[in-house]
Amino acid sequence: MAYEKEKEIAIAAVQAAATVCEKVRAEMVPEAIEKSDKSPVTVADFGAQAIVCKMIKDAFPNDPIVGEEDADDLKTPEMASRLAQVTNYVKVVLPDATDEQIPGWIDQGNGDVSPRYWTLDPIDGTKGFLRGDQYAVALAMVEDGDIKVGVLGCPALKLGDRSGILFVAIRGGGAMMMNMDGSNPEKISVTSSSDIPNFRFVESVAHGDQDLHARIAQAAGITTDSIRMDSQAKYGAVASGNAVLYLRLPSAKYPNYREKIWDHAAGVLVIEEAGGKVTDMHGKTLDFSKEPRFVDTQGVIVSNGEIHDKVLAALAN
Ligand SMILES: Nc1ncnc2c1ncn2[C@@H]1O[C@H](COP(=O)(O)O)[C@@H](OP(=O)(O)O)[C@H]1O
Ligand SMILES: [Mg+2]
Ligand SMILES: [Mg+2]
Ligand SMILES: [Mg+2]
Repeated sequence: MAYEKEKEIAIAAVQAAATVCEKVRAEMVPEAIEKSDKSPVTVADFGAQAIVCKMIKDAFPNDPIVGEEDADDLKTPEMASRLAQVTNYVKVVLPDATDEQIPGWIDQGNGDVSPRYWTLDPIDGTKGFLRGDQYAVALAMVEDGDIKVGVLGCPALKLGDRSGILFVAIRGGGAMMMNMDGSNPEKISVTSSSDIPNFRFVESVAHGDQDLHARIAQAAGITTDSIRMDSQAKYGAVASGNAVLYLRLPSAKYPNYREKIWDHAAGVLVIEEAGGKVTDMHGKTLDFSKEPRFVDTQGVIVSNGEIHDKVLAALAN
């Protein structure tokens, strides 16, 4: 099948990063370091980005990586002990790593959107990670604006008998979910709107306009309360048929917020290959060919496909 090597390396990289994130959560109370935009980052975000960038660059040296984090905040002398913590955790999966190498590995994620590139969110849902809730390691490869490979590691996600779920999609090859170690793979697809127990919607804990979400979901016929969940685990919930809709509409506090490509790329492919649909709030396709932030679209609507037009119509009113 196409993109076999990309798939294999992406899975290995996400698994390695997720192992480290889980270890950080098990061994310490991860501390939030404040970034210049006031959002949090942790030792685990840095470690996960270092690991994934290193593994992707070893296999595909010419592919740029557009990652969320950069190492500037780790390079100052005051941060030496923090850097040492990052290195120690990276060593769990890459035993030869040194303090000198880590910032460079992280900064390999400072690439540009290009004809072929990878985009990485080392921890999507850092707030969820800090709270002990959901988070995801999200990695995707994009060619000519089209997402070809998407891997979403959700170590804390429980669905049915599974605990810790890896979602993997290849363009044209369908979407799968499996245990974090790759065992017990299963093809997934979105569910129909007549599946009453799963006719429900998911939304972020921290972001988006929850009042508007409730009104729009109701207009689309969903009468139950939302499930609130951090990270792209929400895409996994819809792709595996555990919900029919994920709403992410700009909140009144940040009406002009532009979504970032790494918060969506892997999830979008998983949904599309599971038979669902993703657009912005006006029905426009998300454009992965331009900038790290979507310039032409606002908000994100993810659905089983069946109810998509109804949701867009409700939003247009
Ligand atoms: N005002 C805002 N509106 C929508 N998303 C926002 C936002 N501010 C930050 N985000 C993004 O929301 C992501 C988390 O999504 P969710 O709330 O669904 O868990 C964050 O990813 P990180 O946690 O990787 O920084 C961040 O990029
Ligand atoms: Mg962040
Ligand atoms: Mg994110
Ligand atoms: Mg992140």
